[in-house]
Amino acid sequence: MNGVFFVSNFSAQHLLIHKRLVEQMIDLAKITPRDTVLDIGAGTGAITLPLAAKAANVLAVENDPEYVRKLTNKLKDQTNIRLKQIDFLQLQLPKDPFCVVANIPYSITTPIFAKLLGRPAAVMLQRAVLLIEKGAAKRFTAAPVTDPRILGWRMWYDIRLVRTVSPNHFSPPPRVDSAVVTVSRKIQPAVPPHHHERFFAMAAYGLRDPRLPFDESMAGVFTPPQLARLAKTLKIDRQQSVCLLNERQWGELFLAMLQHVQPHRWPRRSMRKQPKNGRF
Ligand SMILES: C[S@@+](CC[C@H](N)C(=O)[O-])C[C@H]1O[C@@H](n2cnc3c(N)ncnc32)[C@H](O)[C@@H]1O
Repeated sequence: MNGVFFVSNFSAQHLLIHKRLVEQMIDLAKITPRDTVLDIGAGTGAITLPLAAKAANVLAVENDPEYVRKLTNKLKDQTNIRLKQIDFLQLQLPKDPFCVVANIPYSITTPIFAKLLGRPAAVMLQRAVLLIEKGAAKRFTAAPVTDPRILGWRMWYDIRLVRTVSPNHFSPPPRVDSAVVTVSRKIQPAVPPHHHERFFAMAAYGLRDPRLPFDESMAGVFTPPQLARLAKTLKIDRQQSVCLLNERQWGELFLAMLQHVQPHRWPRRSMRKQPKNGRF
């Protein structure tokens, strides 16, 4: 390993030591003096302090008391940074629109995304630039989308993998490659945000086996003539795997369900795994 000491660090305290990367992340987030910005896992302030120079307000969240103590000392002359010692997953998010720029704790990547992107009608996230594990970045941006939760995020947010970041940008270096991802709220989503729960229920049902042909996957919701008409409207082959639908096609399918299918046939969100044959 060329003498580099790689650390698997349980609380994910891999601090950023590359100033240029911090600047690049803040530039990508297009932070303006009107923005409220969250730094999730502020550590010793590698992102917090440069962010405060661009934003109206920064809310820095950190759960390690030792880092909070160190950062509090650094923030003495800062008037636009609020530092909160709390587990981010317990934080009440701002009610007004906000952005995020952060090098997040990788161990809670999916819960962080779910908190930020999973309730688009209630959570006013506008843009985020996040440093995350490269494997997660690839999963969240992959096509086709086979995971209903990721599809749910991508109906309301564009998620892009911008660049890979090698372990030597951190101290101590993590074992894995990282990536910068940008997240931006869609201006004209295919489905209004207040339908998120209902959309997710349909996506979870439709993607219970992502390789199923479109026809078979949706047979519990639409009648055969409706499926034939939908395949024409969506310009798809009825035999193609349902996971090949793009976000726009999923949106059209959902709106068609609201308009033409009796509510008792709409899939319900279930905590139990859907049965293999998809009937419910
Ligand atoms: C990858 S480090 C980033 C630190 C700093 N932002 C930087 O870039 O140098 C992640 C930080 O998140 C903190 N952290 C871990 N779990 C957390 C949680 N549940 N809530 C808030 N902070 C957390 C860790 O203590 C650590 O400081």
